[in-house]
Amino acid sequence: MTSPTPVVELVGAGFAYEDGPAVLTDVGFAVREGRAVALLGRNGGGKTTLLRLLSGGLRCASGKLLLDGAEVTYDRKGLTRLRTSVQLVVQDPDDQLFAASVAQDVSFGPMNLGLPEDEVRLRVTQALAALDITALADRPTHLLSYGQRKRAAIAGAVAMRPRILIMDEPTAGLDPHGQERLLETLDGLRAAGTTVVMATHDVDLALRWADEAAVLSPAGLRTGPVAELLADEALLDAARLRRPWAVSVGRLLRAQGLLPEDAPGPRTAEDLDALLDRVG
Ligand SMILES: Nc1ncnc2c1ncn2[C@@H]1O[C@H](COP(=O)(O)OP(=O)(O)OP(=O)(O)O)[C@@H](O)[C@H]1O
Repeated sequence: MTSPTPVVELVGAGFAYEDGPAVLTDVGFAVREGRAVALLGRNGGGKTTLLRLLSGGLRCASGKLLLDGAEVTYDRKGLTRLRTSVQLVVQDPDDQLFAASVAQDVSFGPMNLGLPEDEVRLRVTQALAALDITALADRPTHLLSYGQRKRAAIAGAVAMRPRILIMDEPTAGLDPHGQERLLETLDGLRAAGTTVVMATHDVDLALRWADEAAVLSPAGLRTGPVAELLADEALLDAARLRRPWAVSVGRLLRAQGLLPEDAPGPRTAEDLDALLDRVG
């Protein structure tokens, strides 16, 4: 059973960069165990800022961050506790990778936790396998392709065995095959119990992959079932998001009487195929 207490939660969170305007005001955002959450919103809307607040890289100017219901303290002990539960993979892998080889980079977090050498080695082996980059273990990170660097950066977070893996636009810059491979990897991590939060501009991907959406617009953050939020035209407009193709197709099918008014629409191409097979 999933715990009713969120693993991490921002309560009434506000934030502004130095001398800048407010980026986030009175934001509430709860991440519960087992979910796949897509964070969407316009450029400059505050997605990265929100993810950094959630993972402790930035500190709320107002409001608070809770971990398992208790307020996070930003001292060494509090941040270590947070980071063993919540890991952020930043958008640009070059901001995250710095060690000479992939394996060294991936081992950095677990080593910093002071884990025994055997445990570090095991975690690195498993993280490299989960990201399908075992063959790259000894490669210098600067010689990797962009997609490989992305996977190496994610492996570094996975090696920390977080309960919540947060990723900032993980599919940006990946080719379609790379995107599919990443989604398969995320399926594997989720099956093993990891909660995943992903910022993305890709509404089709969000509808297909997530079960919950969090949409940032000038009116604030709205959270809810992904299919409901991404069919809300006013919200899509406010957040400058396009309507997912599957939502348009669902409407068309309803208008043609091929789908009952109250039936859920397709979310993926496979859903659509199955639906069309059924209606003959
Ligand atoms: N380090 C910083 N110093 C000052 N302002 C910043 C900094 N980082 C972001 N901002 C500003 O904060 C606002 C929110 O930026 P943020 O990166 O959180 O948005 P985003 O939704 O992730 O955008 P994008 O979709 O373009 O990645 C923007 O106006 C941005 O210019």
